[in-house]
Amino acid sequence: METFESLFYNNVKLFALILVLFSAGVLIYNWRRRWLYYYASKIPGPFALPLLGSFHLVSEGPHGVHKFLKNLFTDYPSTLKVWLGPELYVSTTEPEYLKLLLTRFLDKGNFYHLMTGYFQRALAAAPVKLWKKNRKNINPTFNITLINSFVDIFSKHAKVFTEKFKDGCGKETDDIYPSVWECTLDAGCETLADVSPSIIKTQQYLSGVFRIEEILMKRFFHPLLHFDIFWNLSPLKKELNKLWKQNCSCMQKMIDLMEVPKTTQDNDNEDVSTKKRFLTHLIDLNHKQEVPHDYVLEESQIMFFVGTETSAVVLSSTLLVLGMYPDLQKKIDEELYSIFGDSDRDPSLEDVNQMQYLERVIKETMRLLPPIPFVMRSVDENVHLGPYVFPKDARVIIPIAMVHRRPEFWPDPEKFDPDRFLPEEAEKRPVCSYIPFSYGVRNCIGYKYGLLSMKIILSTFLRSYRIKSSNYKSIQDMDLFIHVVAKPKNGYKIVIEKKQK
Ligand code: HEM
Repeated sequence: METFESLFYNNVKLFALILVLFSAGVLIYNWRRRWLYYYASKIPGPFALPLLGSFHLVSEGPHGVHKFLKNLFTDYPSTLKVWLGPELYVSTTEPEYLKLLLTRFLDKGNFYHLMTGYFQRALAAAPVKLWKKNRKNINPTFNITLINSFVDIFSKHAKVFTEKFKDGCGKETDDIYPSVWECTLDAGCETLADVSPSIIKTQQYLSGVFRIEEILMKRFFHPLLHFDIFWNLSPLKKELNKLWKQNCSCMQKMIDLMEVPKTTQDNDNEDVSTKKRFLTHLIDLNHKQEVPHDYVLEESQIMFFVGTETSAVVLSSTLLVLGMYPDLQKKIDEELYSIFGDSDRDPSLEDVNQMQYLERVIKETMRLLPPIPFVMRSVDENVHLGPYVFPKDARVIIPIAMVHRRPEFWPDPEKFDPDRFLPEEAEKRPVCSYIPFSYGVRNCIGYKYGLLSMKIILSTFLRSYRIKSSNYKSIQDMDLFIHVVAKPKNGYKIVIEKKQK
């Protein structure tokens, strides 16, 4: 029988052994990361607590992150670091450094590993090797000839959207965002998939996507939920799985409805890839066994999210901005009148190309309110950027919204001035001082599609209505939250009046 004394000494020995092993583990871990600490120490950044880093600064989660970034870049306007737990995040607003980072590094890193199980193969998140293959497959479905052929479809949905407001003149609208998103989603059904929008029960789809994004952001801002062991136990995961399945079945319905000729029926001499729409093309590749079915499902889900939501945010923001600054709308009216006169004909591609002032207003809106305020990259080697080194394994934040406010490139940055985008002004600025669609080969695949659709939807709406006011007095009044895309906390509400012919 063991005496109390020997039991005590054995336990002390065990405890000492665990302590030694744990300390050795910590030492080895830190020794391996010594260069990370070394290079990080040369980059300015806020105070970081041991283990937690500066997590306390993002304790408000998605609702505080915009303010957090703004404060951070006010204190460190050029290049900075921030520790979140044991992870080192580095960032810069220097266009020259951004150009190098966005050209050389295409991997988005394990920022997106939190989405694993949902969309790790889609373009927006795929690791580089897979991304290259997928982007090559999808690029032809975003060629400019195909996109330009969508003018009539965008115009049809723009008219449906415009009609919805005819009885609401003179009083404040409800949040217009769901109606705008419905419009871009309906247009997306016909342009990306060539199916009737009635396939998707729009409101149900939209609230599902909204909740999916909310849950993903909750996970991102909750350090414990980064660990699979806690995430797997969380009720949020259960809810996310259910919503994801619902969303999948929407897309599956779309795929089922699409009549795609089998490969054997294709004319081999015809370059079908330049003519087929996004989903038609993917289904065709699946029939040829070049891509698996579940990849088609995943890629189309994400394309519908990112493609329709970003445009909806920019459109809604532009409507708000027009309510804040009435002079802008006077100039847009003059431009539209010079193109259409009193006619209410649908726009042609030539008409859209003439909407230069409207395009500048949209660009200035995306400068001050970019729907995607930051993107991520990971660096797999040390990157020398002037006096700093972004060390291997650091996570790089590309702070789109903050680059757009650098006073060196944007004098009086908070002032809304569309003429910053006159060609002679734009050419004075360095590459990567304006990156709403990011930059380099991994930029936004849909930027031409987005610009065309937004010009058609806005011009159609503004030919019928004048925006008298919005629920904000200025852009500085707007407090944003980030659910993948950045939106104002108080929504988008405007007062419109019917235009007299
Ligand atoms: C209209 C406003 C839009 C804005 C401001 C915007 C912005 C962006 C940004 C910043 C990225 C991230 C790029 C990176 O990580 O470097 C991105 C990626 C992407 N966007 Fe857009 N986007 C818009 C519209 C669209 C549309 C209309 C579509 C499709 C119909 C689309 C499809 C995508 C896809 C698939 C990606 C992932 C690209 C890849 O990694 O290869 N976007 N977008």
